[in-house]
Amino acid sequence: MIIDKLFNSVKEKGHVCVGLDTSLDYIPDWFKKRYVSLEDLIFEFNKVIIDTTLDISACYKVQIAYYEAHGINGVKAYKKTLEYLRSKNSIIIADIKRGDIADTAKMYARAHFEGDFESDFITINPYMGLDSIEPYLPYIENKNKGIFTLVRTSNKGAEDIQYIIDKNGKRVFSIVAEKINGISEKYIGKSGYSSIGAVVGCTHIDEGRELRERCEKMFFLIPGYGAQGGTAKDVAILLKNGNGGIVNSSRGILLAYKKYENGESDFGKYARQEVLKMKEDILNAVQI
Ligand SMILES: O=C(O)c1cc(=O)[nH]c(=O)n1[C@@H]1O[C@H](COP(=O)(O)O)[C@@H](O)[C@H]1O
Repeated sequence: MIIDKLFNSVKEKGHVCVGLDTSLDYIPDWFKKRYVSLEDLIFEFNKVIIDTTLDISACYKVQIAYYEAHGINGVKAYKKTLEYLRSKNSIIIADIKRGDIADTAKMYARAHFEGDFESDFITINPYMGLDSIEPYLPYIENKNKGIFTLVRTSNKGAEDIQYIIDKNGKRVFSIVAEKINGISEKYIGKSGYSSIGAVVGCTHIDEGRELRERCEKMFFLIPGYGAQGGTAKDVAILLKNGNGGIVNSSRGILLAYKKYENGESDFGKYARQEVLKMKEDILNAVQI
């Protein structure tokens, strides 16, 4: 199962998931001048980041909005980025946060688990209901694919809906976790984890503790590290025996070069430094 590949990748390379949220604003001017087409510019920037971080990153999360925003040329850069990652045998999480139902969801599954935009995992928003998950299950069962479903997100607004308490005193995110956990149990790999994982931000420690205990076999995609304020100590709570989760950082890695004088001249080197720092930071926190 694909989750076993991710588990082994974490074991071998550490917990870092590089977020390719490639905004044009993040690309240094000298690099922009080298490319005429937007497709080449975005892809070549990503290629530098991938080449300099590949051996120390568990996987890559490509946030589709940053590509869709540029229309057809952005989407071509998205496709090229996925193809390049695949050629390097790297694990791809397509951050598409889809959440529709029935035949529409089947089309999303086909769009992102096959063909031009094929990826290994996709992010799903389950708040429309469990029938929004079902169309992805055949791919998980038969095609070595996986999903990460939003459970407890990292943003401030998570509290607006995910924290609403039902008549039994349970919070919405907790109910969602329970339901997804139930489905996930049918798709457990050799690693002991399910190919249905959960997105759990590292910005709220107490809820993290509860979720880690209750969703024992769910692998966590953990956003919120770095730019959003989450620390390695917060992340460690969401891991289990040193594995069980990947930690995403997007701006923290792509913009690492800004912390250094003339850093833009070698943005790949600083991205690598940041990944190494993050990887060690998390490994140290896990060992405490
Ligand atoms: O699903 C996600 O990846 C996600 C969930 C969440 O709760 N919070 C969150 O920030 N994300 C994504 O994680 C990335 C965070 O980026 P940085 O804050 O720049 O590291 C973005 O691509 C967000 O869309």
